[in-house]
Amino acid sequence: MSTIAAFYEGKSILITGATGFLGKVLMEKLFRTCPGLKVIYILVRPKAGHTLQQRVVQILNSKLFEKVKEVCPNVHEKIRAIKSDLNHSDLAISKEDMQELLSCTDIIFHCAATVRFDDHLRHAVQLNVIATQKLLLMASQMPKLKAFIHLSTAFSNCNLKHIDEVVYPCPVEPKKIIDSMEWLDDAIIDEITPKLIGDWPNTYTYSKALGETVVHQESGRLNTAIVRPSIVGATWQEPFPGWVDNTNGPSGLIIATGKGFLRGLRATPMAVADMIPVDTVVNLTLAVGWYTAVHRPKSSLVYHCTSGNLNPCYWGKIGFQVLAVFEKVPFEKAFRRPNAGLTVNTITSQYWNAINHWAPVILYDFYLRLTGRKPRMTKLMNRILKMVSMLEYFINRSWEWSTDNTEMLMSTLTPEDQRIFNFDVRQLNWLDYIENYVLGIKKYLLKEDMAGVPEAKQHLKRLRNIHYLFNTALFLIAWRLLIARSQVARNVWFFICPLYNL
Ligand SMILES: CCCCCCCCCCCCCCCCCCCCCC(=O)SCCNC(=O)CCNC(=O)[C@H](O)C(C)(C)COP(=O)(O)OP(=O)(O)OC[C@H]1O[C@@H](n2cnc3c(N)ncnc32)[C@H](O)[C@@H]1OP(=O)(O)O
Ligand SMILES: NC(=O)C1=CN([C@@H]2O[C@H](COP(=O)(O)OP(=O)(O)OC[C@H]3O[C@@H](n4cnc5c(N)ncnc54)[C@H](OP(=O)(O)O)[C@@H]3O)[C@@H](O)[C@H]2O)C=CC1
Repeated sequence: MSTIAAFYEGKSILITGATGFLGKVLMEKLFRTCPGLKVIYILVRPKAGHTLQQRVVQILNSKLFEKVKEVCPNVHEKIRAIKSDLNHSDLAISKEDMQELLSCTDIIFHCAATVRFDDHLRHAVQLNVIATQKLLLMASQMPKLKAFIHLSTAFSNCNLKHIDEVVYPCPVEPKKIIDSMEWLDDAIIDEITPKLIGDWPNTYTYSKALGETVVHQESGRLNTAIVRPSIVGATWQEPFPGWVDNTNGPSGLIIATGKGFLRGLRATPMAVADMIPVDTVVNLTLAVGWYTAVHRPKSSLVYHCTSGNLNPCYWGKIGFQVLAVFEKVPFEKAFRRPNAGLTVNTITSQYWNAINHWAPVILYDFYLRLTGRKPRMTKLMNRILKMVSMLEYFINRSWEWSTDNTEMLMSTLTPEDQRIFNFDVRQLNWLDYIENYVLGIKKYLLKEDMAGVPEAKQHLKRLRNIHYLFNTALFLIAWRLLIARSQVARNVWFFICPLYNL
């Protein structure tokens, strides 16, 4: 039997962020490969009018959990949703629930976070730093606790070029930042945010760096480890390829390109696209949980879950493959034909924005207005270009992450565990992965049926014809104007016309 699966037998596991992209895949893998585990506690808040139970049922009824239900039919009994809001000063956990968590928990996987790049610093610190601190405090009161695994990001030190598997000191002590958040008002925080975050590109990466420091500071008292994934993408293999359920990271840009809105990006084609499949991150995280609990390393270890140094891929190659998949399997009801380019030139990118992004949506909104409908395209384009501007930082640079701890862990696993909890990204074929990723976005995120592909292709043909018609009309208008104004153009025209009559 797998050593790692055997370790999780009979264990009570606490997961935060279990309703998120990564948390769901983590839960799925645990239930599927370690059905002997005792219980998974998940900290959940009611959201969008759904109670905790409704949220859990929704997750368990999703396609992602289909295999789990076969392997672990009593999965409903093994999952225990605990009401909690990590924004709350005491995490809003009831006394009875807290008692149960404190006395039963064996392992904690802390995945919850705000991953928005534009979050207000107060909120980012509240969730990514203060809530982490509160959880660590809780963890320190758990007599059975064997390991606290913290999910961070490989970009928590993106202000550096080469990043080792260590926690780097923050320019300002997290405690000072936390204290200042208590008495500064929002307007002042807004004003000092650029100075505080310094050469970090956003409040997300900055607050994740602070979060790591608070984990590191507790590592003398607790058995902790930090996992740092890079850009997390759809599943590679498990439970099936291509599963994804949110528009973060590459997914949003792929949708915007496939639907024909995004026609160009300011991106460096030869910059390393350090993506990592979500199931790879989960496999490493579970292996880290086992290793930290069983081997109890002398110091707290950081594990990079990145692809760039072992199996690099580049944004240019990814862009071409994404477009190639759209040729075969287009998204439905595209606004324009998917056709995008990458440029490092700011002027070209601004030209593309004007001609390829703004002009068509302004024209279309004008048409909607004329036909008595509500214009909506400019708003959508605003959102897309805002998303692009936030992601540009990450698609125009390359980083080097050392992976010594991750490789050490890989070599410690038995061959069976290396297979079941595979996080060897060298085996990944990028072209196949990207193809499945795009198809996954179509099926699981956009909920488009593959039966609709012929109609989607037909729609693209119509768009192409409209495009040709529009360009011809534009050319003729320009030509007429030129003829009216220029003698040379008139001479050329009269020279060509007799040739037609020959
Ligand atoms: C050669 C050819 C070329 C071809 C080109 C081919 C293309 C392929 C190339 C691929 C290059 C990839 C580069 C990736 C780099 C990733 C780097 C990550 C690094 C860090 C990794 C981490 O460590 S960290 C996790 C990542 N963290 C995020 O990645 C959060 C970002 N994000 C936000 O910070 C907020 O999102 C932000 C943006 C403020 C907006 O904020 P905002 O308020 O304007 O809008 P919201 O996001 O709130 O979205 C409001 C509603 O719009 C929905 N929606 C949003 N986008 C949508 C969409 N595109 N299509 C449909 N629907 C969409 C959404 O689902 C909501 O729907 P609902 O309301 O129903 O929930
Ligand atoms: N996705 C990526 O590309 C990367 C992610 N990471 C890290 O991985 C971890 C998971 O990310 P991911 O799954 O993508 O993020 P998601 O945004 O999909 O999930 C975030 C989770 O945190 C929960 N959460 C947020 N606020 C609260 C709150 N106040 N109280 C309780 N729970 C809350 C969310 O719950 P709810 O459903 O209620 O909103 C959700 O379950 C994060 O720590 C992130 O920093 C690291 C690198 C890249």
